[in-house]
Amino acid sequence: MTPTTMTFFERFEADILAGKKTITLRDEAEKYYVPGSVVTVSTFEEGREFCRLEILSVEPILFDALTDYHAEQENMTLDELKEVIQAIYPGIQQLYLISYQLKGLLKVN
Ligand SMILES: CC(=O)Nc1ccn([C@@H]2O[C@H](CO)[C@@H](O)[C@H]2O)c(=O)n1
Repeated sequence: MTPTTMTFFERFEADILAGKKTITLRDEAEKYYVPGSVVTVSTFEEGREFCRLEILSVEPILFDALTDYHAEQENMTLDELKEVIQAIYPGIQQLYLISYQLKGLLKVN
């Protein structure tokens, strides 16, 4: 089944909403997103919904193959990006690059 939700750490919310972070790198548990589908996005910490994203592509990529170009799309330096990934997924090699575009904001209460 096509996943319809995605979570992000809330420290990335502002960059996503500003269009400064246009990809995410996930492990194999999240490789099932489908290009063209729209997912509801919430914070990992509190489950607060903050936007919808259209999935544009999902591609396997190795940790060692990450470049400045990927980091730029995360609004980070490559060193920062690698540190973040190692903190979330210690020792990981196989990642999945998910690119997305903002579909619109959800109403707040
Ligand atoms: C909350 C949750 O379930 N998982 C993740 C996993 C990753 N990420 C971000 O994706 C990029 C590359 O990994 C970096 O910007 C990460 O911080 C995230 O926000 N949330």
